Amino acid sequence: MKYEYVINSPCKINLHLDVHNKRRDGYHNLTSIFQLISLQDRIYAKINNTKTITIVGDFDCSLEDNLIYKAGKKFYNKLGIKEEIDFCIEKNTPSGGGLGGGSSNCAAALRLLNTIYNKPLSDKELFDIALSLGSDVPFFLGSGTALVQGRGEIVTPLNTVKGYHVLVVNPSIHISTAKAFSLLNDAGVITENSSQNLGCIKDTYTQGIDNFSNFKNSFEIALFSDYTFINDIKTIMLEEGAAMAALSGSGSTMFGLFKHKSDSQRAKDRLTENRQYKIFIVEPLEDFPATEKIVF
Ligand SMILES: C[C@](O)(CO)[C@H](O)COP(=O)(O)OP(=O)(O)OC[C@H]1O[C@@H](n2ccc(N)nc2=O)[C@H](O)[C@@H]1O
Ligand SMILES: Nc1ncnc2c1ncn2[C@@H]1O[C@H](COP(=O)(O)OP(=O)(O)OP(=O)(O)O)[C@@H](O)[C@H]1O
Repeated sequence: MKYEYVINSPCKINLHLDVHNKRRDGYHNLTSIFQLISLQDRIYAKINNTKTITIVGDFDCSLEDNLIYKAGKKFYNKLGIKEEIDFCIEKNTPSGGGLGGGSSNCAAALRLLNTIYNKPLSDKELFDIALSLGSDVPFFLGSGTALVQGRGEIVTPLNTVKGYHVLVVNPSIHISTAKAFSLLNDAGVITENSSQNLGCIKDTYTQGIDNFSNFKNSFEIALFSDYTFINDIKTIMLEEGAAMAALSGSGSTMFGLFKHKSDSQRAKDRLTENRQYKIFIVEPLEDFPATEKIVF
């Protein structure tokens, strides 16, 4: 099939992720720094005449549960027109690994549809659809680096720190986000949502993140004893010269930031000994890529 449009759908790492109180709506407040990375899926699309949304791709969920499908449904519903789109996804990112791959696909589909139809929905309307589909989705409608607060709905752009290579290691272990949050509550690692804590993180970031000592991931502390890979992978990354190594989101993917690509390559070589691990060396991205029209 010939597709007419394509958009890249990059995933994210959480440079910092501090989980606070559980809210009345059941979600937790967060203070997090999200960074887009060049590990990305590719979403192809073309308008059809079958009054449906179809998706071709390698997914572990049903069509109706696919966040791309849900995004399409809400978009067409808001426009008040019949659905008419075929999607094909080249999936390069590991699913369910704390990299927000599904959330990114969801936002990419919204961006793509809004471009195809000449921007009928405002930024606010896209944002509302995004938040209704997942806490991480609004971030993927914005810039490459952001301070993310609330349950994910308060997104403040930050400058992207340059000069690091990102080693991403997915150990092929699925940790459900809801389960990770409940383990975190059991472990008692919830911190106060204070302006002092926030100021500290903002200062660390804006003054140059060569000093990562204030950055952490609350899930890492909660999951540490049950999942030994966290310590194993982290140790190897730090031994090979990573400036920082941490869990992304609620896991199970780990990442390391390296000043020198050769160091990240050495860490990769050592970690490759474990055949279960999917390993990538990628770069931080400053912006979400735009939709492209495919020229034949
Ligand atoms: C932990 C992170 O990966 C950090 O990037 C995200 O906040 C998770 O975001 P997400 O995957 O988009 O999560 P959602 O699909 O909105 O929620 C899945 C489940 O995670 C829990 N959840 C999620 C986000 C949040 N701020 N508080 C929560 O308690 C809730 O139990 C929720 O039912
Ligand atoms: N387009 C999609 N791509 C991948 N997974 C999807 C998609 N739509 C729905 N899902 C479902 O969402 C689950 C989680 O996938 P995802 O890659 O977003 O996890 P994650 O990186 O842990 O997300 P987060 O960090 O947002 O919690 C998958 O196992 C899959 O069943």
